[in-house]
Formats: sequence, structure tokens, C-alpha cells
Amino acid sequence: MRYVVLGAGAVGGGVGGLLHRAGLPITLVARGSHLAALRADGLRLRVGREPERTWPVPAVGAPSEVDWTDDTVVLLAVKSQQTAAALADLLPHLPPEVPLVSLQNGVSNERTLLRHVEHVHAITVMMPASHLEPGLVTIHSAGTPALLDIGRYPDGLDDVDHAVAADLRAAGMASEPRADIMAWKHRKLLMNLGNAVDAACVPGEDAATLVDRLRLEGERVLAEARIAVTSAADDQDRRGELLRPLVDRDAVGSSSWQSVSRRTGDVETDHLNGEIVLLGRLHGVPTPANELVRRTLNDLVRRRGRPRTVSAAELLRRLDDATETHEGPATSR
Ligand SMILES: NC(=O)C1=CN([C@@H]2O[C@H](COP(=O)(O)OP(=O)(O)OC[C@H]3O[C@@H](n4cnc5c(N)ncnc54)[C@H](OP(=O)(O)O)[C@@H]3O)[C@@H](O)[C@H]2O)C=CC1
Ligand SMILES: CC(C)(CO)C(=O)C(=O)O
Repeated sequence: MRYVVLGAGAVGGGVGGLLHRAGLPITLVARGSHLAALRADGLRLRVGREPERTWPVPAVGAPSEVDWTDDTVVLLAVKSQQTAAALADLLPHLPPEVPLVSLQNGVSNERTLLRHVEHVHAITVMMPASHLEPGLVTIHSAGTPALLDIGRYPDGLDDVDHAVAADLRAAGMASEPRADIMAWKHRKLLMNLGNAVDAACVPGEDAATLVDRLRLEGERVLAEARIAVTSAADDQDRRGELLRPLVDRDAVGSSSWQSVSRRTGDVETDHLNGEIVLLGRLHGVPTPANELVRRTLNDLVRRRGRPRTVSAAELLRRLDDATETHEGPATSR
């Protein structure tokens, strides 16, 4: 199996670097100053407590430059808001039988991919990683570097799932094929509802309370929509302490925090909090907290604000005021 990783940042660069390190044939598709650094010096990869090493991973600037073969698998690792543009670059060059694997958070990408490609697979990405300067990717777990279970979208398993999982394991990551992979990705979605608060808000108790509200809304919406979600207990069992301990993580936030810090000009919240808002609208469940946080983070990005500068207490106040306006003061209820 050959791999093409489209989007060579924290996750794509990290997984691609580990596959390359294990001797598997892989090409990174990157762009801008990151591509220039990869071509000039190679991929600088930090894994847990290991010393940084530089790997000469083949890197190209576009799917048109890939030497495509039928035994290739594409790992898509751009942020969800970048998927449509990445697909537009990819599709004219992609052989029809080549499977596309979403190595992304959220649950919106797979459906988008299936519109264009017959063989779509999903990975639940548990991999605390960062990419904050061109050429450099850091994997923060000093335990197992990543936990990447895989299955076919919308469900089921085939030989590709088994082969990719085996290659990921050969490269030191944890990966099992799972026929119900989207149930696992919906559980992960609930966790990622907190990314926007991590990116936008001053950390503290109020931020934690706000994240709880986002997740409560998310749980309600997914239940009302009758979407299968892996239980929190099963998710916890699967993770255990695999991705621990974390190193050099304190100064680095979630993937959404990284987008704001790098001033990429876009952020994934419409596909994380926005997924809950969308489902809420479809199923008649109010989702004011996810909507407020989604709007707040998009606004921060638009005005090129700094991460972690919005008051979570103020957002909670606005949510409570809106509830009182709709339902009357708490005393009269
Ligand atoms: N970082 C983490 O710890 C984790 C991230 N995830 C998920 O993984 C996915 C990827 O996130 P992450 O790795 O953090 O994101 P990054 O921004 O670090 O990496 C994405 C990379 O793709 C590049 N890119 C975007 N569009 C294209 C294109 N058309 N052609 C070539 N390159 C392109 C970006 O370039 P540019 O910088 O120029 O935009 C960037 O280098 C997301 O869904 C995220 O939620 C999941 C678990 C953990
Ligand atoms: C779980 C977490 C926070 C790991 O870094 C993540 O998925 C992300 O950063 O998007």
C-alpha cells in the first residue's frame, strides 16, 4: 500500500512522518512556506520525549504532482473547512478506485467525500499534535503517539481498513478496524465541541462551565436525532492511558487554538459546534450555546484576534439573559 497525505500539518505531518519512519511509501501534499521547508530540509518531527529528527519525506505541492498508482490510499488531513478546496485540487487526478480516508475531526467530511468517491473511510483521530512553524510537527504523547481506529463510511469494514490499520500499527500507532466507526467519531465530536472555547476564551472555571453546556446540548441533539454514539465509558476504555503522558503540551492548545495562533484566517468550528447547531435546527432542539460559541470564534478569526481573549463569563451571562428573555425570570418559572 502506498500513501498520499493531503494536508501535512499536525496530524497529516505526524502520521505521514511516522509511516515514513517505518519505511512505508508515502508522499506529503503540502503548500506555502511549509512545503518550501519540507523540500529544503525535510520534515522535522518531534515524538514524545524522543530527540527531534529530520526525515526526507517526499513532498509535492499539488495532487497533480503525485505519481498515482492503483494501490494508493489517500489520507485527507486538512481542516474540515478546507476539505472542499482540497477535493477540488484532488479529484481531477484521483484514480477512481483509490480509497479516501478522512483523518479529521468532526463528522461532516465523510459525507462530502462520498459524493465524489466510492470508497470512503473514516478514522477517529486521537493524537495530540501541533504544527506551529513551517517544517516542524510535534506529537505530544510520550506513550502511544496516536490512536487511529478506522472503518468504512457509513459503516462496515473491508480489506483497506485492515491493511491501513496494520500499517499504522507497524508504524507504532494504535489502530483497530471498527464497523461502527461513525459512532466513535460522534463521541469524539462531543469532545471537540470544547475546541472553540479553548481557542477563543480565557481559560478557567467559566470556560469549563461553558464547555459542559456545549456538550450537554450536543448529547441532547444527537439523542434527539437518533444518531448512534459510542458510550463515554467505552470511549474511555479504548483510550485508557494510551496517549499519556503528554510532553510540551502546556503551551499548545487544541487544533482550533493552533489555527487562531497561526492566524490561518479560518477555523473548524462550523464543522464541530456547527454540526450540533445544524442537527438542532433539523430536529427542533435549541442549541444556543453552540451557536454563540461558533459565532464568537468566527468573529475572533475574522478580526484576526488573539486566542484565549474572550470572557467565558460574559458568554455565559449572554446565554442566561437570552434564556430569561425567552422564558421569563427564573423566579416566575
Ligand atoms: N492537531 C491536533 O492535535 C488534532 C487535530 N485533529 C484534526 O485533524 C485535522 C487536521 O488538523 P491539523 O493537522 O491540526 O491541521 P493543520 O492546520 O495543522 O494541518 C492542515 C494542513 O493542511 C494544509 N492544507 C490545507 N488545504 C490544503 C490544500 N488544498 N493543499 C495542501 N495542503 C493544504 C494546511 O496548510 P495551511 O497551514 O497553509 O492552511 C496545513 O498545513 C482536523 O480535522 C483536526 O480537527 C484531530 C485530533 C488532534
Ligand atoms: C482532543 C484534541 C484536543 C487533541 O489535541 C483534539 O482533537 C484537537 O486538538 O482537535
